[in-house]
Amino acid sequence: MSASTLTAPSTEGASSDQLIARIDKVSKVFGRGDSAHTALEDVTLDIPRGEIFAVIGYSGAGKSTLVRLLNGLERATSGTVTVDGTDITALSGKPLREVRRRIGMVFQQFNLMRSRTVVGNVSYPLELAGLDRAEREDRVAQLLSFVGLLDKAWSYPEELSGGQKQRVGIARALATQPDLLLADESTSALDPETTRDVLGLLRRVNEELGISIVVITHELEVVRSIADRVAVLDAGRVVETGTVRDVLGAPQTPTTQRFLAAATGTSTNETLRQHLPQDLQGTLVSVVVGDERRLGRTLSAAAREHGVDFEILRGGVTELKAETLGSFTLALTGAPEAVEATIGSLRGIGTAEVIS
Ligand SMILES: Nc1ncnc2c1ncn2[C@@H]1O[C@H](COP(=O)(O)OP(=O)(O)OP(=O)(O)O)[C@@H](O)[C@H]1O
Repeated sequence: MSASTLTAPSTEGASSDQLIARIDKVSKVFGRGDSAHTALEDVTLDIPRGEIFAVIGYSGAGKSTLVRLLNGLERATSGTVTVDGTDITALSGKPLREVRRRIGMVFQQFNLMRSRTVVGNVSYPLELAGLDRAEREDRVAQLLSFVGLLDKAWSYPEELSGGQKQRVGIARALATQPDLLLADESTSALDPETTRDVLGLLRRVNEELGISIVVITHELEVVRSIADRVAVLDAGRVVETGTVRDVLGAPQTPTTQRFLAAATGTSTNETLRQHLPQDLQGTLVSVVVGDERRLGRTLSAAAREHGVDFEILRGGVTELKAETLGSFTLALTGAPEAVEATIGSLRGIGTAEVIS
């Protein structure tokens, strides 16, 4: 198995070479007439090669429909879906099967064959691809070593834990050396510790094998810990997209704020407004910083230099893939120019938004 590490490219002005997939103005309508239901509406996403791209949304947002369009199981009502430079919207039969062979799938419920051992499950796609026995054995051994399951080679799925089953699912998805891995709620059936294990493995797949991954999830934890970029899906529309840092650092929509509030145990701006102490004075500011110690230093300096008082009302630190993100709500009191100057200093170390 060849190992290579790719760096995250920018998508600005990206050519199809830099994109593993592109979803362009895609709508998907199920049914007709009165029973017509729009599952996806005017969705456009550029998915960079070599990255982990997350799509997050609540139940019914259209996540599964998006996966089925990306792997060619479903056809868009309008718009185009391009995978690895090929527009798959118009393909069917053999050409579509060939594109699909370059896409690996990891499922929430693992989808393993109960009558086959671990080796038998991982070997199955290689049998379909026509590899001879020696080649299959060699490749299956490499895959099981990669996912850390050599000692379970001859076990049956029912003898494995959920996390081990998902490792088999990942090894099977990698068997045909895909360029793109689609992980559909791949940790939703697992406990938090096993989730971290499986996410760690997906990260290795991306970093060590250079395989682009799209993870579909309703858990912000998944986005935070492994994704480079994220798209937030709400009622069939992309409401926010960008790097995880930008989207989580300054969530623009109530949907993203709800995900973040639930994951960090903090409040959305809306609920914060409702629960403010009646006697609270000052200007409310929502601040997001990469280094929370700089926040303390900046506020102390503002108190000294401008005579501004501050109170930290809510807040917490979230760990992302490669950095931390501190998100706090402050009340600043003092002369208007002093408060303004303090907000200016806060903007020098992160983002600062006046709530009220
Ligand atoms: N084959 C279908 N026929 C009719 N409506 C469908 C079909 N597939 C999905 N839908 C509808 O499209 C919308 C989006 O469904 P989808 O399964 O893509 O959402 P989801 O975000 O994956 O939700 P969940 O996490 O609950 O699976 C839902 O309202 C669903 O009822």
